[in-house]
Amino acid sequence: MTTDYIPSYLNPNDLGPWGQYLQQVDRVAPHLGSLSRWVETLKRPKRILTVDVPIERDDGTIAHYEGYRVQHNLSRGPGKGGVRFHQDVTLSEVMALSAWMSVKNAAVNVPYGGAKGGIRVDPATLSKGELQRLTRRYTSEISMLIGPTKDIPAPDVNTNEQVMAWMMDSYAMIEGNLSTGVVTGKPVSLGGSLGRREATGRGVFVVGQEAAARRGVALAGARVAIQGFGNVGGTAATIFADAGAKIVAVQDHTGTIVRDGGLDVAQLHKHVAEAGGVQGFPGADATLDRDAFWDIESDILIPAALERQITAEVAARLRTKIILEGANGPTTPEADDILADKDVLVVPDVLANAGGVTVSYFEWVQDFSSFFWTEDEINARLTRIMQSAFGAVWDVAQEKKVSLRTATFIVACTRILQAREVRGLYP
Ligand SMILES: NC(=O)C1=CN([C@@H]2O[C@H](COP(=O)(O)OP(=O)(O)OC[C@H]3O[C@@H](n4cnc5c(N)ncnc54)[C@H](O)[C@@H]3O)[C@@H](O)[C@H]2O)C=CC1
Ligand SMILES: O=C(O)CCC(=O)C(=O)O
Repeated sequence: MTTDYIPSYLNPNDLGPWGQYLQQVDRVAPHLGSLSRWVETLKRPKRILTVDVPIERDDGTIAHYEGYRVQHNLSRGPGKGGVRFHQDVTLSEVMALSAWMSVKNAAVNVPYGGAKGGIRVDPATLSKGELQRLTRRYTSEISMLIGPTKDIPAPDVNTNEQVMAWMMDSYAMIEGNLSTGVVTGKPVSLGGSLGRREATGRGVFVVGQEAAARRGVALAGARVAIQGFGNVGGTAATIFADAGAKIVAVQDHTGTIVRDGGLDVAQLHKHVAEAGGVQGFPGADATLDRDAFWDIESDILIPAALERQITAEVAARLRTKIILEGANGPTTPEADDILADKDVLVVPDVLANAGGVTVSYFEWVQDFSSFFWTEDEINARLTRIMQSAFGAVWDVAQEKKVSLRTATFIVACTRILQAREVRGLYP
């Protein structure tokens, strides 16, 4: 049984990304058999913390930012999920991102629940010193929730290895010991894992290979369009180009560039490092209006930026065969239906971008054992896990005649709710 429970702290007229997640849960509920009596668990985050994060700016003024950490579900293990710094972060968004982490972690069967954090801030407006003070104050404000066996943050949009190092250090100062396992995505010099930086993009590529093989698309010469050229999109571009694909279009927050014969990805990385974005790349044929990105014909489209980019209107226009969701939540449920009608194969976020958290899991295991693996070992294990998760989801999708998204939710929510059921409720 599901209910229409709306938390009192959200706007009932616009639930935002959380509403998108709830619609996805509604689609899986009929497939959960006797576990469906627990489905309400998935619709209520276990724990939400909103914090005020004050910092002293370089000019001596005091600025306040709103921060969150949401633990959606802890049935299968400690919370796990990244921290986002972005001017559009909202509680609804962090709730949805935490729930997608629960589903993702269960889909690839790593022993974690789902959590996510964020601060509503445009980090481009802060100096490096201000960013460090913001990160440290935020870590202090959420320190009662996090810990190596409680909840383990990691990078997400606009956070990186340096931010993770500051988080780890702040937590170590509070705890009085070196707790490398409190965050993942750390620098390798501080207990980070080889391969974590590239892991999400690499995982997108692995599921891309699987999807392309099933759709009869050859990767050599395939036309690939990518939205977002950061950690996920930038790495995916490199790996797809190395496999012979043509990266025909890239869009980021600065602009949209195209080259029909394929962009030189290595040169584009250099340009982005210097210019801060793809706009102005001399190796492009043309620069397009933002909205024209969706009209570019491709074999594979990789949204790797933010949520709710592929709306119903965009889905109707798209000319592609396969969508690999590097970003979290890029496709609305209405768009999902249109894409299904158009026979576009969508590999959902909770599967396609699970490579990052999978190598975060490897990092956490390595930190606990203080024994570090080679990059080849890490990439081989990552590939095995992603291939096996894709195969299991594919089989469920075929058997139940549902989308890969619903199939992933079936696999994952079954694992979450089985754990919930067997643990029981009463103290
Ligand atoms: N970093 C990770 O390991 C993981 C990230 N993700 C998801 O992947 C997505 C991207 O994350 P990262 O690459 O880590 O972030 P990032 O901060 O490294 O890069 C974000 C990219 O998105 C672009 N972007 C921002 N706003 C845009 C807009 N309005 N239109 C077009 N492009 C825009 C930026 O210019 C940048 O290229 C997010 O949805 C994130 O949640 C998912 C799994 C793991
Ligand atoms: O590496 C992790 O722990 C989580 C990464 C993340 O935030 C995500 O998969 O969306």
